[in-house]
Order: sequence, then C-alpha cells, then structure tokens
Amino acid sequence: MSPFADLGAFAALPRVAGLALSADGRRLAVGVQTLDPERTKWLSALWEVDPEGRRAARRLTRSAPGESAPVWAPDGSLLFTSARPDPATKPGGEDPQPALWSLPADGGEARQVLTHPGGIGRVAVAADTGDVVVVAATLPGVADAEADAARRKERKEAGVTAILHEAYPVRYWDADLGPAAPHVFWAGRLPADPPAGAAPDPVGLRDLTPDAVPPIGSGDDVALSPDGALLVRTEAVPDGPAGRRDRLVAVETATGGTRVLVDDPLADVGSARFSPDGTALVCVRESLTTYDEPPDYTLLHVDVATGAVRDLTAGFDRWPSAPQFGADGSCVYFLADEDGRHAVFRVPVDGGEPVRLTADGAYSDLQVARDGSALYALRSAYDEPPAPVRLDPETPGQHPDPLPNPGTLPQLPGTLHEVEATAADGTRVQSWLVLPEGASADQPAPLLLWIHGGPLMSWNSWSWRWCPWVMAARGYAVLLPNPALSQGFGQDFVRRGWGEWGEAPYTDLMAAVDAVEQRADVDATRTAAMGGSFGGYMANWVATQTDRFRAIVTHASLWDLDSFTGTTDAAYYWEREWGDPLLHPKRYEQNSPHRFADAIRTPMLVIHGDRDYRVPIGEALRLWYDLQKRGVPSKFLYFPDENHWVLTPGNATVWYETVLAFLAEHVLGEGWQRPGLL
Ligand SMILES: CC(=O)N[C@@H](C)C(=O)N[C@@H](C)C(=O)N[C@@H](C)C(=O)O
Repeated sequence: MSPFADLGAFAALPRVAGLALSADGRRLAVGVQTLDPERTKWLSALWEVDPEGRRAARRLTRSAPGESAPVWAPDGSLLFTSARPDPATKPGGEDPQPALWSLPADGGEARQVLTHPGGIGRVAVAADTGDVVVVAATLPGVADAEADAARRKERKEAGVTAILHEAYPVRYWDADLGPAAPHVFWAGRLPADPPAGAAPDPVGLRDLTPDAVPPIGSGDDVALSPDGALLVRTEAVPDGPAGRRDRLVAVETATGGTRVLVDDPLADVGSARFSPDGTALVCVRESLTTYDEPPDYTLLHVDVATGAVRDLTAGFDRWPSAPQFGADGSCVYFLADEDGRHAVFRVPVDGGEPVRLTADGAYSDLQVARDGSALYALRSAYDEPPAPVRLDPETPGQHPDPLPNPGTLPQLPGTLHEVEATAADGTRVQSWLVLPEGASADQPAPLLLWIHGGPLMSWNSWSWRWCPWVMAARGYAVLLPNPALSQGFGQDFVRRGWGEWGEAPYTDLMAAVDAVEQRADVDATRTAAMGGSFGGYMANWVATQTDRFRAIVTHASLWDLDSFTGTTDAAYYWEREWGDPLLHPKRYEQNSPHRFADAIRTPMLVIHGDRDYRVPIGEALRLWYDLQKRGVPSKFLYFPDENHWVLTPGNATVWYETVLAFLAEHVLGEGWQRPGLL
C-alpha cells in the first residue's frame, strides 16, 4: 500500500532538512527527521552524505533528544546543538537545555563543549580561523552565565513567570518575548580533545551584545567574518509607534566596539553573508510596505570598511533571498521564487544580469564549495520531497545531480501537472494540479482547491504539512494555484492584489478552478476549498462569496481583519498595508470576511492551535461562534498546544483524519466518521 494511503506509514517517512558542507568540500552533513520509538515526536539526527555521490549516506549521531544546526569547523570537526545529557557530568534535576557538541573529524564520540542556562541557539564559525560565536537567551542585567542561572532559579522558586514589557512586540510565533533576550557570545577557538583522563579546558563566553534587551533582542541572524574579527548581526530598532524594522550592525569581536553598518529608514535589511576575503558583505534589502506599495527585495553589496552600498539586482523583477558569495568573491548566488519554482540564481558582483541556474524545483540550504568546483543544496518539488543534490556553479537551466539520499522518494499515488488559466483582465494564473491514479473521463476525480498562505508566497515545493498526495491516495484531485499576491510572477502581479485581498486574489482563484473544472478527468460537482493562515482567510472569504463548493476547511485563519491586525505578533507588518483602522477603515471593511458572515451556507471545518501567536486563537473562536449562531453546519478542531502549524505526529495524523472525514461527509456524500482518538 502507498504510504500516502496509510497515515501511520506517512508519518514514519524520513524527512530531510538542513545541509552543511565542510570547509574542505569533502563532507556534507544532512539532518534527517524520523519518528521516536513512542511515535510522539519527530527527532532529528545528523547523517553524512558523500559530495562525490560514491559512498552511501551514513548516520553520524544518535540520541533521544536528537541533534540539529550542524556546522563544520575548519579542522573538520562537526559542531551541532543537542539537549542530550552529557555523559561527563552527573545527571541533575533540570531537563538539559540545548548545548554545543563537537564530533571529531576522524570519528569517535561527540563531546559537549559549551552550555548556557538559556540554551545554545544559533552557532557561527569563522571560515578561516574556526573561531566560534553562539547565540543564547540571557536575562537582563546578569553579569555571566552563573548569575543568569541563579536568576532563573530565583524566578522559578518564587513562582514568577510574569514579564514586564516596555516596548512592542510582546510575542513572536509561539514564544513569549522576554524577560530573556538573545545575546551573541564570543567563544573563540574551541579547545582540542584532552588526553585520556584529563579534564577538557573550559570555554569562556564573552558577551558581544551586553545591551540586548527584550523585546529588541539581537536575534539569531548573525555572520562572522572569515578571520573572526567582525560579527555582523541584524538588529531590530523602533520604527514609529509600536513599529520595528531591521538594520545591520557590525561588532569588533576583540573589543566589542559596535557600529551601524546599513540602516535604511525605508527598509528591513538582513541575511548578511561575508565575501571570502572578508572585505564585503551581501545582504537582502526588503522595502517597507506602504498603503500603496507592496514590498520589493534587492541584494545589496556592502563595503565593510566604509559601509558603501551598491544594489546588485536593480531591475530584477523577482525577490532574491539567502544570498552568498561565490568561491572567488566575483559573483553572488541566491534563491528566488519564479513561476511556481524556487530557483538558484547567480549574479556577477561587478554588474550584470542575474542568471537562473536551475530549470525546475525548489532549492534551499545552498552551499558553495570553497574551491568553486560545485554547489550543493536540498532540492524538492511538488512530486519530490527534499533531497541533497550537486549543481554546476555556472550552467544555466540545469538539472542537478542527485546525491545519496538518507530520506526516501516513495512511489506517488498519482501524477503532477502544471496548468494555467486566464483571469478576467487577461493575466495568466499558473497552478499545480495533482491528479489521483485512475482519474479519467469515465471516473472523474472530486476536486480540492488548496489556497497558499503568506500571502506573498507561492506553491512551489514539497510540503509534509499540506501534502496533496495524502488526498490523491483517497481519489481527490488537488489544485494548487498561484493567484494575485503570489511571488515569483513579478511586482505587478503582487500589486494586483495589494490591500484588495477580496478582489483579484479571489477572482484569480475562481478562474483557476473554472479552468480545471473544464477537464473531463475532474468532477466539477464534487469540490471543496481549503487553506491555512492567509489561505484560511481566503477560504473564509470564499465561504462568504460563493456556494459553489460543498465544503470548506479553514486552518489558522484570519476572520476579522481589524481584531487580527491588533493582536498578531507583528501588527505593524499588516498595518502598513491596511492602514490605521480608525483613520482608514475602508480596506478592513471591504475585505474582512466576518462582515459577510450572514452569506455563508457552505459547511465549514475550523482548525486552530492555541499557541498560534501569528494568527491568534481569537480569530477561530469568533468564527466558530459566528457559524454556530447562524446554524452553519460546522466543526471545530482545536489544538490546545500547537502553534500556527501542527507539528507533532499524533496531532498531524488527527488533522489529516478529521479533514478527510469532513471531506468524505460533504464532498463524497459518505456518513460522518468521527476519528477514533477524538
Ligand atoms: C510577519 C508576518 O505576518 N508574516 C507573514 C508572512 C505571515 O506569517 N503570514 C501568515 C498570515 C501566513 O499566511 N502564513 C503562512 C505562510 C503559513 O503557512 O504560515
């Protein structure tokens, strides 16, 4: 049986995430998530993949809490973080926090090298010297790690969990901000393994960001120069009342001396990476949105000594991300959405147009070999989960070489097609269409419209959370359209939907559905619409505008745009587009689904997690209440401890079971089957 037809087998498929190339280019470390023995968590272990593709992938680490964030030191040792217990110390009462571990270049056991009471977050290593900086959450006003641990103990023993805020924001994603803030610590050169019987040298930590305070922590977007002399980090600064924007700050690691490197009052600046000789940086500039204009992204080349800035991608009508220099510093590689793909591009530093290197698929975790011979990345597509590949650094439009894959490429229960429709204004709307095995004119498949989130994103890659093949295994066709506001189709395509979510984004989706409903292998009488987050907003909007679908599933959705904007974790991000609700109520009134609740006739499944601070639970509570009050047939799948996404195997399984049962009832006309564990 296909693993997509059996949710237990689906949850057990290994998932590849994260890639790191060693300094000598001879070893790749890959993260692989698998189910723990109790099947209650996905655990990440590190595997080694041969960049030449000759040796089979082999597992490097094994522990109950798992390992993540691999980064190679120049001496060939592999650093990673893990909350595994340290065999060298007596077990204490507290659960261990993630610590920094080092696996020697020539094998053997990993040893713990660094701990902090707030846990070790991001780790950066200087490419030439091997100096290390780490990010760790630190309480305000404490002098060192011991004082930090003592203050944590004091708060715990006094039963104090309260946080006093003096600035916006107060939450991020699923975490409360404060009282600890992320600080960046200098660890320097890590000591070598001690001889048998000797205690390892302790690693001292020096705070490079002693002034970081909540909620304006220094975050974990950091880069270390190849000689370890300069740290560049992204810093959030106030931008108007209750607003924030990001700028780049440089810190001399020897003295802690700090200077602002790139500060643009009209943009967020981040994702900085050093050139191989350390004299320049490349970073991403995202213009702050306004009532009239969506964001635009460009790559900046920054002279480290003078702070002089040059635009590398002016006139490029796509949104570059994740830049890094080529091996000799003469070009920059980056990723960008284009036409339902997430491609690798290359742009010369001294001027010239970006060239797209990859024909198809979606890439992440790009790694540049230091001798310039190759690029490595994880590649996925709607019909292939992420897997490691090798690319030629220069060839445009290539199909990369697959490398040994510690994950799987299971047989799919159907086929993937690229389709398009034409909107009323003549604009092309690109979509992916998954067809189940056996769909034909004699046996047309019921259709699910899936609406992506963001909204400034696109359907372009494999998804374990929203996996259309689970639906295809039950006979559904799944349509994944990229309507107005999707990225990768040019700035004008985003502008078409800016501030008018209920207009072109909605009508583009309906045009895409109209077009596939013309197909003989699709059953236009048995259809449903589903979406998460912005996709959930749109599912709610669809419910208020049309009765053409038999069912609607709305996950982590926006229902009342005014209440959402005031309670989400980054209100300023949305208010720039919508305007102040008191001064500019128009967009809220015209586009908020809650104002049209009386029009809803379609049965709805509402799904939400209580730890969702991106779209707070109040949206779902109000939507559910409004549906119940109006007698709309509806169900509410509530997750008390999931965030914006459903991330534990048990809850992810009942998510799919409940969605499938709801669709079976309303789309296939079968009786309601309550999932066994609910
Ligand atoms: C700061 C912010 O709100 N950023 C947006 C990209 C965002 O998180 N939008 C959500 C409403 C959303 O639609 N998220 C989708 C992509 C998801 O699946 O998380």
